Amino acid sequence: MYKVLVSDPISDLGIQQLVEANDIIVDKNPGLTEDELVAIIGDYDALLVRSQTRVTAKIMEAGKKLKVVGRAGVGVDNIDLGAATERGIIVINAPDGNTITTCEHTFAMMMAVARHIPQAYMKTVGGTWDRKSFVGVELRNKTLGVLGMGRIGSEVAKRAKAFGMNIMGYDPFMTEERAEKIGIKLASVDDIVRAADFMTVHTPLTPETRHMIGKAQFEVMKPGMRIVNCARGGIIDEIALVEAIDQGIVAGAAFDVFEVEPPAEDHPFLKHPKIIVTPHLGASTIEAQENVAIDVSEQVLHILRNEPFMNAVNMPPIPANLQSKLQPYFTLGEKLGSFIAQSTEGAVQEIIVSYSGELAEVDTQPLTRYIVRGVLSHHLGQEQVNVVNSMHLAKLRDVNIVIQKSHASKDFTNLVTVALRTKKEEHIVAGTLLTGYGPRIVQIDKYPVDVTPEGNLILISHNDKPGIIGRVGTLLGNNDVNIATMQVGRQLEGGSAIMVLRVDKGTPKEVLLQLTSMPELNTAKEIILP
Ligand SMILES: NC(=O)C1=CN([C@@H]2O[C@H](COP(=O)(O)OP(=O)(O)OC[C@H]3O[C@@H](n4cnc5c(N)ncnc54)[C@H](O)[C@@H]3O)[C@@H](O)[C@H]2O)C=CC1
Ligand SMILES: O=C(O)CCC(=O)C(=O)O
Repeated sequence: MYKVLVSDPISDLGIQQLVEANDIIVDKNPGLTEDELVAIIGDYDALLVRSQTRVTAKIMEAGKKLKVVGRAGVGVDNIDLGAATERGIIVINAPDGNTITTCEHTFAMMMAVARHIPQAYMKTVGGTWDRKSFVGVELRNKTLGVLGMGRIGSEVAKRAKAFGMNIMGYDPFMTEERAEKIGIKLASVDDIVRAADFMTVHTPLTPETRHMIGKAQFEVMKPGMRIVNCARGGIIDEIALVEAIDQGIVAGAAFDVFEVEPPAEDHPFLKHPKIIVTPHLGASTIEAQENVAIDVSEQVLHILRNEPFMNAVNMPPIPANLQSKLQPYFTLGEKLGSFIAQSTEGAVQEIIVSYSGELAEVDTQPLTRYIVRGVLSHHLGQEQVNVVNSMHLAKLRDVNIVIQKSHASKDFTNLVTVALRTKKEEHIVAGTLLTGYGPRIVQIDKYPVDVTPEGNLILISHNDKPGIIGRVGTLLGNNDVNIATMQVGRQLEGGSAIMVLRVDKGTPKEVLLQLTSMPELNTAKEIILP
């Protein structure tokens, strides 16, 4: 049974699939403090949050069983990603489910600031019929600057065109071709600031975007601009904005987000007649909350069940076409890593992975993570290492990872070779997927073999002498170790050779010692593959 803690208000319908899963127990416990979370998180395999819960390093440290933190929404700035990665906790978000809702909120804010709707409402319900103070402006024929042309920014631009606005957009990933295709003008921040009548920001908050609109931009801004922020507090410098409004540069602003949420009671936005605010409601519609909760619950289920998943924030995404190519190799890669770690003695210094055949033509980074996981988990424990933290843990331990690619693969469509160099020795294992047969180890050091990488194996290196196979069989039989399959590899008759035996259960240490005391036998190692 896996336990999932939901620590923010998340749509019931959205998490229904978790509640109904017979291998999952869901506890809903919103509004906990950090200390309260620390006290209980140790029981849980997954944590589901929106933006209120701050998932700190302390919480993750206490979450000994925690495998995944799911964010029902886009921004993950409430989650300590570094701490999650260090501990191998996968962080996923639901990037698509609230795009339209947030775009529509942006529009609501833009129209509200253009027509003073909140201010007019307050006066009207207060008993004053004032039609003079609230003369607004049209959107038609105005220029809208969109900073951040991702999911939400692009939808905003699309709708703004329908309102007859001219759009200037800035995004470091935006090309002239794409701008032309969606009918906007690609511009710099500076151009937008100088030319736009309305400006809306849709970037994440990063060191680069923090205060990207500040004093310097207000100084050159087109007078009368109206500004909307439904992305993240801090992209626009709040203090500089208030000054710019008071100086008559900015005509009005509409903010859904704040540098600190909730804002302090004396925050200058809250009493300013030209600033309208909402309490981070961008994603708050029934539809969006269902969408994001459904998306994130689905991925949490996949992760807990060890199935392929999407939308991990702390590891690079695997494109769908690549996922289908690489997925079959993940298990093989991890087994090769585990095999080589168990067969090589000494402190790991270097892992050299060679991809040949078709694999040499694709981005194999995701597969490398599995191989490194296989190597490290032998030393650090299966629970400690996963594909999120395997590369990070290797780096922390100064393990050098070398990737080699060769398009030619002599005997196989694809071949994955893993060499492990330690202070003491170096060994190699290579594997492939055989159509209709599954994963196979096809080479150990210089010896060609054909071994199914599973179960309890004994890897023996010996001198190729008549009778040795029989003597090994007899010794194991006398010790009640039953041999299921056996593979022998050698290069030259009478030279050095290896034997790989699959046995039905674990081999006691003293039996391995007895094997190595046989004169023709050099080493005998037990290798256990899941
Ligand atoms: N108010 C609310 O409730 C909600 C807020 N958001 C926030 O809205 C923002 C946008 O979300 P999405 O469109 O889904 O994200 P996205 O990832 O699709 O788009 C963000 C875009 O910003 C661009 N960008 C990054 N640095 C930039 C820079 N220095 N200058 C210009 N562009 C830059 C990126 O290239 C990307 O295209 C995020 O901050 C997200 O957290 C999202 C949903 C709800
Ligand atoms: O959960 C929420 O309502 C906040 C949404 C948000 O800011 C986001 O998805 O980035």
